[in-house]
Amino acid sequence: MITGERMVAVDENAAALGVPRRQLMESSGNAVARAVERVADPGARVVVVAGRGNNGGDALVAVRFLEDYDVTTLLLGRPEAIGTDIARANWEALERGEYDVEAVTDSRSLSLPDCDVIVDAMLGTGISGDLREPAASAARAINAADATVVSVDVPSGFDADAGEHADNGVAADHVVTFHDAKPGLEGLESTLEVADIGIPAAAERFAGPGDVDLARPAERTGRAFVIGGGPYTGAPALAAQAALRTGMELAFVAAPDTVAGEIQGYAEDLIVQPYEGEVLTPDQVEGLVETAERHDDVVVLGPGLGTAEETIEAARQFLESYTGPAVVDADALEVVPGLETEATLVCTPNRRELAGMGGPEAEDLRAVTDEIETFAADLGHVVLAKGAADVISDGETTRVSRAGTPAMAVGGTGDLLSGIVAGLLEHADPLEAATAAAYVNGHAGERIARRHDLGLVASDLLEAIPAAIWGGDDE
Ligand SMILES: NC(=O)C1=CN([C@@H]2O[C@H](COP(=O)(O)OP(=O)(O)OC[C@H]3O[C@@H](n4cnc5c(N)ncnc54)[C@H](O)[C@@H]3O)[C@@H](O)[C@H]2O)[C@H](O)CC1
Ligand SMILES: [K+]
Repeated sequence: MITGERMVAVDENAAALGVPRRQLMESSGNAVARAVERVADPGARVVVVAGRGNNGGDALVAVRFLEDYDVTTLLLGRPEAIGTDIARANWEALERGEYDVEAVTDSRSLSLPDCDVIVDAMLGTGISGDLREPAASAARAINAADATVVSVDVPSGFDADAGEHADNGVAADHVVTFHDAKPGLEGLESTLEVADIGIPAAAERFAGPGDVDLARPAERTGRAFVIGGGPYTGAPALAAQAALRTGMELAFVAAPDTVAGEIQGYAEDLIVQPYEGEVLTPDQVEGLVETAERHDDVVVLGPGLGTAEETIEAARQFLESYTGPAVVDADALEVVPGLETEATLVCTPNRRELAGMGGPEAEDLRAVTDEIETFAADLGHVVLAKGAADVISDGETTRVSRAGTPAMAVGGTGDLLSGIVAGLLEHADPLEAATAAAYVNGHAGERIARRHDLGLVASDLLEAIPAAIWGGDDE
């Protein structure tokens, strides 16, 4: 089962793996043609009703595989308004090939010729809201026709994210959906075929640009509250700056007053809030929870906290009473197993910390992805296990991020990652945010390693995070 928006991400990942959308469209179109062959004999009259997006594009491909049928293709709109290159290329192939094609520019003039089969390719996963004109009129005509209706990917009007069908949507007899079922499709009256269109399993397994698309912030928003520092001062500063570089509007750092000035000294952009003492202690917890609950959207607990017994106890008490989302990193991780909380936590252990939490031990985390999935399920939170490859799991779905470079095995890159996770948690579900964050961090490292190779330092990556999320040139 996959939602429409995840399908778009998988498409994008497939393209990055070298399987371009046009190739997927060719496979989709071929699957549609085979579905028509199953419901009608050669020579039968087929009318293709194509929209201006890739859903229409799939059917324009199908036409080329239906040479033994009497096919008329109606494009709803002007050819110049076709929304994607790959759909337009397939329209032009039909025009040049002198297929029977017609652009319907006035939906009032739409009259469907008598036919045996109608291919409904007006709208797929690109729909937003109920059917608008001209699709609405076309859907009425399709539903009124005495023909077998084969819908491409989803019946037009079906929302593949919400799993609901528009009241004025097409009533399909058969649906040929691609790659995986979409939620709610089984509940429709129509038969459902899930056609394999050659998307590599890796496009779902490995983090890719499609995952960044899903988690990319579209506005500057969110406040991070980094609770860190004490023995170490660089870690909380890196995590907080990374959160800002990921699009958050403010980043606060709560740290002992003995080091607060030092942390503020690293970056004007941070707002450092000192508390009494030299390390985090239980008597700070109530105030920190109250601040976090009232002012902040996400907490990053752990960078640089150190392992003093009272600090670990304070981290436990914080997580027992804080109810908002948090990224838990470094020395705070050990308190998560067995923790009673409803809060959304993303844990970012390295290999040693993962084993310390009771997770699997392994040189290469890719050898223990099932064990990490089981561990995440038992833990009840998302685990982003950091290694040469990162393994991300919520206990049901497990992803792998291969982005990054050996040069990133330097102190501080994990602190950055915790800040990036915090920034993306605002914009995607925890598994998606953690997967995208791992990919962004690795991608930023790759960009910097092109200049500094094994000499890169974590703070270099800060400037490359925006380019890894929004594109653009950080060179
Ligand atoms: N991996 C795959 O699953 C593949 C899927 N393919 C096909 O691509 C479509 C999705 O294509 P997309 O271009 O994103 O959108 P649509 O074709 O569904 O429609 C967009 C088009 O429709 C207009 N529109 C949006 N909402 C409405 C509305 N309520 N009423 C009327 N018109 C509307 C909008 O303006 C756009 O122009 C997917 O379903 C598959 O069929 C790929 O071809 C291959 C891989
Ligand atoms: K459709």
